Parts: sequence; structure tokens; C-alpha cells
Amino acid sequence: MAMAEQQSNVAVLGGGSFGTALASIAADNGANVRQWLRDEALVAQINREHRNGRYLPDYAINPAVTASTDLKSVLTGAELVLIAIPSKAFRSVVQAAKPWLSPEQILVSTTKGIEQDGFLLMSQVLEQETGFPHIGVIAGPNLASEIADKQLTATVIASADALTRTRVQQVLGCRYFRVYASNDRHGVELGGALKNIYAIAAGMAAALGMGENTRSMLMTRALAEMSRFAVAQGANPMTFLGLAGVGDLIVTCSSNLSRNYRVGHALGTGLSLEEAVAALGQVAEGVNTVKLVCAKAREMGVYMPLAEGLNRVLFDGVPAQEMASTLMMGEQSSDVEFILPREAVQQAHREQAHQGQHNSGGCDE
Ligand SMILES: NC(=O)C1=CN([C@@H]2O[C@H](COP(=O)(O)OP(=O)(O)OC[C@H]3O[C@@H](n4cnc5c(N)ncnc54)[C@H](OP(=O)(O)O)[C@@H]3O)[C@@H](O)[C@H]2O)C=CC1
Ligand SMILES: O=C(CO)COP(=O)(O)O
Repeated sequence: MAMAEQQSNVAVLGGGSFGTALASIAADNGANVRQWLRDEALVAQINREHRNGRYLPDYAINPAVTASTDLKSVLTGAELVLIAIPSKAFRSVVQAAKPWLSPEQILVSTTKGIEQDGFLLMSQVLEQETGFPHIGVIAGPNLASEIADKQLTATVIASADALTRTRVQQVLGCRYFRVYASNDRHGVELGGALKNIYAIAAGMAAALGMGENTRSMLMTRALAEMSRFAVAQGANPMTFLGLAGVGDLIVTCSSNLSRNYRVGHALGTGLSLEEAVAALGQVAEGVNTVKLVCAKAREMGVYMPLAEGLNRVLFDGVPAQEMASTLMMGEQSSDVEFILPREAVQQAHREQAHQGQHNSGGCDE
């Protein structure tokens, strides 16, 4: 049973797996949906067969989704615009769309990536390009093919704007897709972008034969790193206990349906980064995100050993097993540093070492 109270016009920019899955949800929920993509042949296939043969070949799309290569016709009259374009092309697509966007529209990024110049998240790009008030992001454990299969799924709409949160909950919330609200847009968006880094590491660990203890350690320490970074960025660490933090981390670090996990797995079986990315044929945002996050973390003095380790494996040729050993023998640390600060653990070790030196000095005398 659809929860939408009034029929809405929804535009989706992007014809990849997630854009297509979201378009179909909105249509299942009774909206008029127009989807923009640049590939004429795929447009024709979606309109004729109600199937996206390139990105989601095994799933039917609701016939109420109409695809087009014409941005103007897709955007005109849309109340809600969902943008599912990889981060590298996000700004250029928003710029192309700008003539047909208006301040009344709700603009929502679904993209889990970071723009290199200025370390901007996609909602910040949207804000910069439009200056419009109704801006939000969607993030959460949302594997596109499972959504297309109508598996029960939850997501988060994050915005400081109550209208954005409420309308997205109404337009997308349905019997198989539950939409939770957050006002920590930055935290939710960071969660979505950062977890891709650890999904690559988890895929690699699995390919190297590492077990469930290792995966649990990786995911939990990833959460510690992500929240540490988010706090330094001014986000609320509690957000990472939600769907866009721990929820998305669990799914992408555990599932072969995650493209980031698959890239990591391919690397673990011995493929080069170029080969792994080429074999995927879709976007794996984490490859670029890890570089940008490590540079930012160094600049801000944020401790991110896992991200740094993965960065060295991906770009400096350090063998993954060697990096894993280095990380295991790293300096002693705290479990939950919001309870016991990391510095307190390190200080205790320094004092112990000093005491040891002092004592042994005494024995020698
Ligand atoms: N797939 C998933 O499970 C989920 C994905 N996301 C996020 O959604 C975002 C989009 O992902 P997804 O749909 O999966 O990506 P895909 O790789 O499946 O598809 C990317 C889409 O973007 C289009 N595109 C790429 N570059 C351009 C460009 N320069 N101009 C116009 N269109 C372009 C592609 O068109 P073309 O085919 O013509 O190249 C394609 O339609 C990513 O940031 C991802 O992190 C979020 C949650 C789940
Ligand atoms: O973000 C996702 C699931 O929530 C999809 O992850 P991938 O981009 O790794 O496929």
C-alpha cells in the first residue's frame, strides 16, 4: 500500500543501478516519474521493455517510469529531483540541469562520494550551484539490486529542512522501502561516502582468506575511524549509530553486491587496481574517496590507520598482508574513545615505559 498522500512528479537524474531502483520505488508508490540518462539506446529500452539492460538487467521497472535524454522535459514540473550521478560527473550534470531547476523544488543527492576540489560532498555542490533551500541527501544500506527485487529496505533522508525530510518520506516510503529522517545532513552524507573505503578493505580481506573475526574487527574499527573523522568535520558522531553509519557499513562490508567490496575482492585475488576497476564497469566511489579522505585526515591531524593502510596498498604497492600485520602491531589504543580517550591509553603506556626504564636504571646501580 502506497503511503504517498498526493500524486507527485519526480525526476531522477542518472540511469545507473541506483537511479533506476529509486525511480521504480517512486513509481510503485504512485508518483509520475521521469528519468534522465544520456544513453539513447538505454532510454529506448527502458520505455519499451521497462528494463535497464545495462545496469539492472534482471529486474522489471515500473512502467510508470518514463526515460528521456532531454533534461528540460524531465525536470519541468518536478516537485522532487533525485540525483544519482557518480561524484566525478555530479557537478557537470547539476550545471546542465540548472536552467530547469527552481527554488520550490526539493533537490536530493543519492551519491556517496566526495569532490576533489574543496573536499565537497554532493549536497554542498548542489547548494553551491543552486543556492536553493530544499536540499537533502539519501544514504543507508541500499544495495540497488535488492531494492529492485523489492527486498525490505530502509534508508535515511537527511536535511536541515523539514519539508524536504517529510516529502521524501511520503514520496518514497512504501511497503518495501522505509525512510527514516535525520537533520544531520553532513553526518549522513559522510557516512555514505566513508564506508566505501572499508568495503574495499573488507572485500580484500575476504579474498585473502581472512575470517569473520577479522571482518568484525575491521567494521568496528572502521566505525571508530569514520566517527573520529566526522567529529573533526563538525558532524554528530551519534549519526554513525544509524542506518547511514553502521547500517551501510554492515551491508557494504559483507556483500558481494557492493561494487566497492567487489573491487577489493578482485584486488585480493591479485588483479591490479586498473584491472579491478575495469572489470567492474560501474562506479566504485571508494577508490577515489580513500585518497581524498587520507589527504584531508593528514591536513586535519585525524588518526585514520585503516584508511591510510588501504591507501598505501592501493597506490603505493604495499602488499595487503604486510599492511594487515603492521596495523595489528600498531600502537595500543582504546576501544570506544568517547569513553576512554585514545590519548589516555597512550599516556598510560608512556608512563609504564618510563617507569620500566626508571626501575631498570635503579637495578643497574
Ligand atoms: N548502486 C547502488 O547500490 C547504490 C549507489 N549509490 C550511489 O549512487 C551513485 C550513482 O550510483 P549508481 O547508479 O549505482 O551508478 P552506476 O555506475 O550504476 O551508474 C552511473 C550512472 O551515471 C551516469 N553518468 C556517469 N557519468 C555521467 C556524465 N558525465 N553525465 C551524465 N551521466 C553520467 C551513467 O551514465 P552512462 O551509463 O551513460 O555512463 C549511469 O547512468 C554513486 O555515488 C553511488 O555511491 C548509493 C546507494 C546504493
Ligand atoms: O552504497 C551502497 C549500498 O548502500 C552501494 O555500495 P557500492 O557502491 O559499493 O555498490
